[in-house]
Amino acid sequence: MKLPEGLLAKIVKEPASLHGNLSKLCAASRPAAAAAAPVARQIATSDSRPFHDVVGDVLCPSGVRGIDHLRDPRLNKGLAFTLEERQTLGIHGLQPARFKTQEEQLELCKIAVSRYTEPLNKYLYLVDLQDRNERLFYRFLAENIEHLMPIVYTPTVGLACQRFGLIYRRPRGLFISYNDRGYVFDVIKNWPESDVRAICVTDGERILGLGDLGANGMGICVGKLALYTALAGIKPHRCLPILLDVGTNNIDLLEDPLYVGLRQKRVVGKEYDDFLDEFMEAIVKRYGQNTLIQFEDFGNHNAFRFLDRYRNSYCTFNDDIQGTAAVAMGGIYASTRVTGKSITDYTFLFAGAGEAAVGIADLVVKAMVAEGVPKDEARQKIWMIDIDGLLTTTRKEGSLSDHQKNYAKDVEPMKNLQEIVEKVKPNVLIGASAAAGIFTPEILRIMATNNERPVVFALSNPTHKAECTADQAYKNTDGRVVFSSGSPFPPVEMNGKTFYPGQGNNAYIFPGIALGVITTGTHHISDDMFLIAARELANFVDQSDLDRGSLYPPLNAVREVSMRIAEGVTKCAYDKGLASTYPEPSDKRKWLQDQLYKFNYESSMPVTWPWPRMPYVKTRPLEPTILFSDSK
Ligand SMILES: NC(=O)C1=CN([C@@H]2O[C@H](COP(=O)(O)OP(=O)(O)OC[C@H]3O[C@@H](n4cnc5c(N)ncnc54)[C@H](OP(=O)(O)O)[C@@H]3O)[C@@H](O)[C@H]2O)C=CC1
Ligand SMILES: CC(=O)C(=O)O
Ligand SMILES: [Mg+2]
Repeated sequence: MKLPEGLLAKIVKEPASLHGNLSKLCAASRPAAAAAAPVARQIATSDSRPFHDVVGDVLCPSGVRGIDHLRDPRLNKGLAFTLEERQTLGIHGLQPARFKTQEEQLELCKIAVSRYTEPLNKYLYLVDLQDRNERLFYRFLAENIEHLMPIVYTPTVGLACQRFGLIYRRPRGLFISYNDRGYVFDVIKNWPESDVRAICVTDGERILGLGDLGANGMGICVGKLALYTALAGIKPHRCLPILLDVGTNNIDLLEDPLYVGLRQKRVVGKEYDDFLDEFMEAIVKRYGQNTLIQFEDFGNHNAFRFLDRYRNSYCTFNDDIQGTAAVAMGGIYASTRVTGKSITDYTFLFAGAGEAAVGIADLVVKAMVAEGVPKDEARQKIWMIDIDGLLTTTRKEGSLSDHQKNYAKDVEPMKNLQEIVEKVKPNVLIGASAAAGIFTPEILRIMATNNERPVVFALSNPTHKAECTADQAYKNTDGRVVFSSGSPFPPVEMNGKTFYPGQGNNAYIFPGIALGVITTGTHHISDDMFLIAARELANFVDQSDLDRGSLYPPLNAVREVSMRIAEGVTKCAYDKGLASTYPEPSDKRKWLQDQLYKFNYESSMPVTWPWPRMPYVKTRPLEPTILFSDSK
């Protein structure tokens, strides 16, 4: 295991140069790259560690005053501090006399949340809890994911982003504005944690299906990373939400006195690209080469470009393109058990030809190719529309991206979705357009006429942007539809049967991918990992899920799904030489589990240890010291 001459010395001197040299390292020796990566992380963080009393999992007792145990959300246990802890830590008397277990506190949280009728107020309660008592917040979220995910995530998080200027209270995450260009590293240095492993970053240009929300988009990154911890047990201090504020083109926001971001139009072109490059380099410089950077809710034109530009030189993925692809593919695999067809039998029609749609289509093609279908043939089975209608080869030069061209058909242009459905006769209709209600009752009825079990996904978020509701889907197909939606819909009753539609949301995927990637120190995330994630997800769906009308496991099983995805990713990372954490663990599940966040309180008592017995206790009796001798 020998590094190329002088390379390690260069990396040690300039950690950021590992980035440029990684391919050389990989070519020279895979284990050598693996050995160098932790070195880079160590060096990158050592000179930039700020002083903080509680960093990561490490508590510096002499720097923490008694009352900090109540004020610091990472230390606070509320009334769960025991009498011994209260007295030892100097907080006795700062709280009422009552003692409560974490379980009793969880009951109180449930009562408190249920007293609010407005989802946004529930959201604010949870934000406050997160700021007050971190372990209680994450345990509450993790154990009540079915009820609370719609609050911390879609749909309520969308509303929270829209009202961000009104509800903004305390900082969570980093805001890096275009005014900071040239000094991005210095801004990142201000983040008090030195062991960040995963970043979720947005520039707020396409927040869910709500359009350009500028700096208000921070809420999405905060919500996604809350799910990293709740659904995959990734430690919160290892997660960093980042908002890149390059302005907004949303006129309403620019005129809104409550708007918290830069009051200017979006920076574009070379200036914007240079800013992104500086950001990526600064992350590597501060946190090391293998820091996971999840791109979230960027505008379409940038999302694909940045994925292509950074995927082979950074540890990055685009959740809207790749995470969504995996969750949809998981649902498609599972649907074959209901329709009795194979994925290679399906004809697909996508409403929308953006990040989500193209991402899913590309993974469907990969899945078909894995089953022996030639790539071109697979692409022919996939039809797509955007706002101008069917993607056809007759489109004006330059109007379709290279990604979209793969799905353009050599047919006459068509605009009307209903006519397109009649002509294409898809088995699977997938909406990722943010165009609410475009799956009309007529279109759903045509799907039901052409298919015994039509597959319909209305993936657009939040709820009011869905292409159709669950109710419309079941009612217009005699209950035969195999349906999923991006945001949750309530169960639908029909002819004495209750359907519980599943939530086709990338939340089933990204936490598990992230856990596998950061634990293995994967340096580049391959598309294979998303296909693996899709298969793991589909394999977890059992007959009872399908019987109740869902292509996905219940949300309270997502933690197990995340673990299986992480195991699959871990195996793939080692098999393909993408991992940099060595040696490879033999029991991968246990290895992953050992690194998870602990939701339960731990003792706050200062650690004591047996004082070592001093050597003089055991030594032979001292010889009388002869100070003066007159023996001579
Ligand atoms: N369930 C999930 O996990 C996920 C859901 N989504 C949701 O999917 C939606 C789209 O996201 P994304 O793909 O990133 O956005 P993009 O902006 O990249 O793509 C939107 C696409 O929809 C097309 N479109 C817009 N209006 C219509 C219409 N009336 N008829 C047909 N096509 C139309 C657009 O066409 P044009 O470009 O010509 O305007 C574009 O091709 C959002 O609501 C988002 O929340 C996204 C990621 C994950
Ligand atoms: C779920 C998600 O990532 C989106 O709607 O953008
Ligand atoms: Mg998204």
